[in-house]
Amino acid sequence: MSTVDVALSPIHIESGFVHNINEPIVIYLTVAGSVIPMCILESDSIASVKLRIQTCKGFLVKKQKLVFEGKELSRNNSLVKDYGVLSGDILHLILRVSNLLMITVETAFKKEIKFQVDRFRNVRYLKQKIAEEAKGEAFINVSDQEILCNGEKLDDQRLIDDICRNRDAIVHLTVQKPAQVDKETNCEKLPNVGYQLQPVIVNPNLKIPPVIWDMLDSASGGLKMGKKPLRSTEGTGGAYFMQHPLGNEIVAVFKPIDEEPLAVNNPQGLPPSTNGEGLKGGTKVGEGALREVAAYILDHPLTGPRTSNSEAEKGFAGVPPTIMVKCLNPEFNHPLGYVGGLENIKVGSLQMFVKNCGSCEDMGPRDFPVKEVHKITVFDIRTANADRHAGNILMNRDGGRIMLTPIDHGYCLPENFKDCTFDWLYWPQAREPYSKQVLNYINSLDAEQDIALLNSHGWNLSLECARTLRISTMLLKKGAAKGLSPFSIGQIMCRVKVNKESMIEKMVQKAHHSMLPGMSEVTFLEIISKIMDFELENISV
Ligand SMILES: Nc1ncnc2c1ncn2[C@@H]1O[C@H](COP(=O)(O)OP(=O)(O)OP(=O)(O)O)[C@@H](O)[C@H]1O
Repeated sequence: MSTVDVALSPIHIESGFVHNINEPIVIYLTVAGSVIPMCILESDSIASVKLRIQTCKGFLVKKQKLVFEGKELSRNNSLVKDYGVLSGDILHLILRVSNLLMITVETAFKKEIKFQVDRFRNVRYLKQKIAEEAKGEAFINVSDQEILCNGEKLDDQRLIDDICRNRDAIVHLTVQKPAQVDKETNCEKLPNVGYQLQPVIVNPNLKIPPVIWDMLDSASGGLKMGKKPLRSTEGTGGAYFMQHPLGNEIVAVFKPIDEEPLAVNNPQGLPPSTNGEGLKGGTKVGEGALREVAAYILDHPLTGPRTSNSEAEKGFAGVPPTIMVKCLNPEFNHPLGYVGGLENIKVGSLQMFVKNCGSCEDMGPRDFPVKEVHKITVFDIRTANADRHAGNILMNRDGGRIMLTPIDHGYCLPENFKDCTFDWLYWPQAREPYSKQVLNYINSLDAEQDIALLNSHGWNLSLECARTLRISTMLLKKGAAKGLSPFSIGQIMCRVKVNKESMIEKMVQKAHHSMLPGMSEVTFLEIISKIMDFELENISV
């Protein structure tokens, strides 16, 4: 660094020391069990640190998640110093590894074909790919193919992931014409693994909707048939894909509470939380599954909260059906060993698997229909979602139309608004006004009814979480009634910089300062309502 650089760089004077935030500092990155020292500047943004990691280590920026002292460094435009990272500190790097595997197929004629296959496709799908790729070869028909891996003949239903013990390895397969086999003696023996999957029922008066029973039946049937839960390579917590009894599709995603980020049995190696707080401010470790289930319960259909007549109806935002379950299986993370007893039973959320062609992270937002984006904005504002990044919105195509499905709601309804983040804020659709239909839906929302509904399902919201739901619903309703776009309302809830409070946080603080000892929650909400009206006056439509 030249003298001129030093003269121009910002300085902090603390107790006589001149602290230059443009001096390099060394931090340590832990990733997959190894520690990598790295030179950065305190004045670097999180985005530029991620870019450095990409340049030095080859991990794509959008696949990186950085965690420091139990908190995710999620705001890319904030600076390293804003998060309080100092020289010698340890940052945990979590990689969101793709589910795609490179497969190398070696044919009987020594021809090699390489292609990428989703690890959750089965061998039959692989045969179809080979038939497409190897036109003109003798094994063009799927039925003519026999695939061997390390000398073992692979059953059509077998998952690619199951074959690839070493998760990111290139797999060599041999394709040959099938020998005549005696079907009687060639039956596959089912592996003898323990299985058990049951819903957690807290209120026997509430009926489990048929759509959830179907999911439970399929996932439980899969376990009985020896189809192993497959741990997702993505995500900061343990998430397991539960297979259909035929092993040809995924039916649900199970997230055990003891494997959540910062929980004791987290399989990603994140150190356990020291104060019980989760990865996002205002959440607790071990409550992610409750929040996942709450998200489904609160996602009312357009006609209003589900009743016994409308229990199968899809929610307005389309949160996949989710329920709390108990499950026993050796494939889950059991660091203390697996004996198949009560101590190995895991409790967590089971969510219906939604077929998709990727997430919103995989393409620019331009072509997303306004209606699809708006339904998610309503849900996120209402629940003050602290984890709405584009990777948590699955994408699908119905004909030419793009459909969006929101997932991963383990950080909704936090106790405060500190970590609210909405990736959609910067999408063009968020600047469009809500339609009449959406406005009617927003108008029908009732936070008190929602709190009572969660209570009936066994989640007695803490005063702070209930307050979040009340204030968020209030803001959504007032903002929408005033004709504000999702962008204008969302902006009130999100911090622009990590250390700069959002408008909603300032409103809450102001209301706290106006409170006198002994005043009730109702009075607090009346005060907030008045402050909100005043602040919204100054926001133009
Ligand atoms: N209901 C679902 N249907 C289809 N895929 C799902 C569903 N829920 C989760 N997934 C997929 O499972 C994987 C792990 O999910 P999880 O939500 O834990 O990951 P994540 O979004 O990467 O998490 P995090 O934001 O904590 O890093 C992701 O690839 C996600 O797309």
